[in-house]
This record gives sequence, structure tokens and C-alpha cells, in this order.
Amino acid sequence: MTERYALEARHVTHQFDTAAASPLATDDVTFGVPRGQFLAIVGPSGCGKTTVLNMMAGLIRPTSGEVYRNGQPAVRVDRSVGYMFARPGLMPWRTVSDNIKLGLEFRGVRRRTRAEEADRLLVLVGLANYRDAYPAELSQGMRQRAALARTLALDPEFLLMDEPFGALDAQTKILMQEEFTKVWEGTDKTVVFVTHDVSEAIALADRVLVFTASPGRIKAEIDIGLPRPRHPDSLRFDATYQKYFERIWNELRGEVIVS
Ligand SMILES: Nc1ncnc2c1ncn2[C@@H]1O[C@H](COP(=O)(O)OP(=O)(O)OP(=O)(O)O)[C@@H](O)[C@H]1O
Repeated sequence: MTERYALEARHVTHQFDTAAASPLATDDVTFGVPRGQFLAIVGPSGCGKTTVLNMMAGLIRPTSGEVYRNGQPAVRVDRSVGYMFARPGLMPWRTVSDNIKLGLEFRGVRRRTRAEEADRLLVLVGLANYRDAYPAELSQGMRQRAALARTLALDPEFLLMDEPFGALDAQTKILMQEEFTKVWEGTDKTVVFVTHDVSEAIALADRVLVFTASPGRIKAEIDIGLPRPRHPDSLRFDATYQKYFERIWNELRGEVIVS
């Protein structure tokens, strides 16, 4: 691997082509994510965060510019990409364990080792006692943990996460951030994490991009120098954390007001 970045967007612009309007979603966005870095993107609603993630995944193509994964244009979704949304999207007719095994099946893990690997992931996300439960029998936070385990079962090189904890209540969200940080810090996965929540971005990420209101451009880029391992649940009381919060919120405030 000689590329400087595992993931890269070079002068990426995306314009949706719809009958009603042709909204410019992103405008000349350029950034790179080194291997193993955790990048967060914050910005007002509608500024093109999901569009950027979809282009990184190879789900949609830029109108101009290019997105690269490991130096290659990201023209399609492949097994290097794990995508996680705010809604867990579990299959209701499959148990938690069987939902996780789905990721293992996709990865081509042999049937014999799937159960063992699913059990390991269930322990990792704190659902060991719910392996045979169905999604409807779980709380929202537990479902999202199961979705995280299913994504991790794919063992993706890139984790693209679109408000993955956005639908959770405040307490569960902090617990999930805590667990996810612990899991991620034990890997070398490259993460792009979209969120509205400035505190979440600072607690989790190595670097935060602040987007302008629509069309999304990069307004600021802030390295988060908080040491690891991190504990999102106690970080909020840290003076350095609060300085980052003030800085990022000052960048974001004007954009939220104009959007
Ligand atoms: N499929 C689509 N067709 C047409 N326009 C779209 C489509 N998807 C998104 N857009 C438009 O592109 C712009 C960016 O949308 P996008 O969902 O990327 O923003 P976002 O920052 O993720 O928003 P939010 O934070 O509210 O989820 C918006 O103006 C939106 O209306």
C-alpha cells in the first residue's frame, strides 16, 4: 500500500438530477483519510453528508471529481465497505445470531465457524444473552448493537456510518459510543462517521470536518488531539474537550442558522 490515503475525495461535486429541481448536494469537496483514522463529518441538515458517504461507498457517482478507495476509483460497493445507518435494518424473521451470521455468510466464512464467530461478536457488543432473541424482542439500543455486530461480521476495511446512534436515547447513545470506541480502538479500520452531534464527533473522532450549509463544502478541519484509549462517557467533563466543542460549534452555528 503506497497510497497516502485509504479513502480520498478529490474535488467532488454532486448534483442530483430530479424533475422538481437539481439540487447541488456537495460542491468541490476534497479530503483524505489515512488508514486507520476515524474521521467525523458534521454539518447542518441537507448539507450533503449522506451524499458524501454514498459516494465513498460507491453507491452513487460524483457529477465531477472522484472518490478513491486505496487509490482506486470507488465505482461500486464491495466487501471492503461496511455501511451502518441510523435504523438497524435487521431481518425480523431471523434471530440476532442469524442476523449476524448473514454478515459472515456474505464474507464467505465456513458454516462450521459461523456460530463461533457470531458468538464472539455477540459478546463484543454485549448481547451474549440474546443470541436466540428476535429483533422485535430487543430494545432500540440492543437492535443497534446487533446491527453493529452484523456490520463488524463483514470485517470491512472501511466503516461508513450515517448517524448510527442518532435514533437512540441520550443515555443509550453514550453507552453505544463507549462500546463502539472500545471495539474500534482494537482495530485498524478506517472510519467516516456522519453525525449532527458535535459532542459525539469530538468524543469519537481523530479529525472532524465541518461542512457548510447546502451545497456542502468543507468549512473547517479540526484535529482532535484527545489521547486514546478514550472514554466518551467521561470526556464531556474534560476542559480540552470543551475547548474543541466551543471551536466546532462556533464554526457550525452560522451554517445551522442559514440552512
Ligand atoms: N435522491 C435524491 N434526489 C434528489 N435530491 C436529493 C436526493 N438525496 C438527497 N438530495 C438532496 O441533496 C442535498 C443533500 O442531501 P443529503 O441527504 O446528502 O444531506 P445530509 O447532510 O445527509 O442531510 P441530513 O443531515 O438531514 O440527513 C439535499 O438538498 C437533498 O434534498
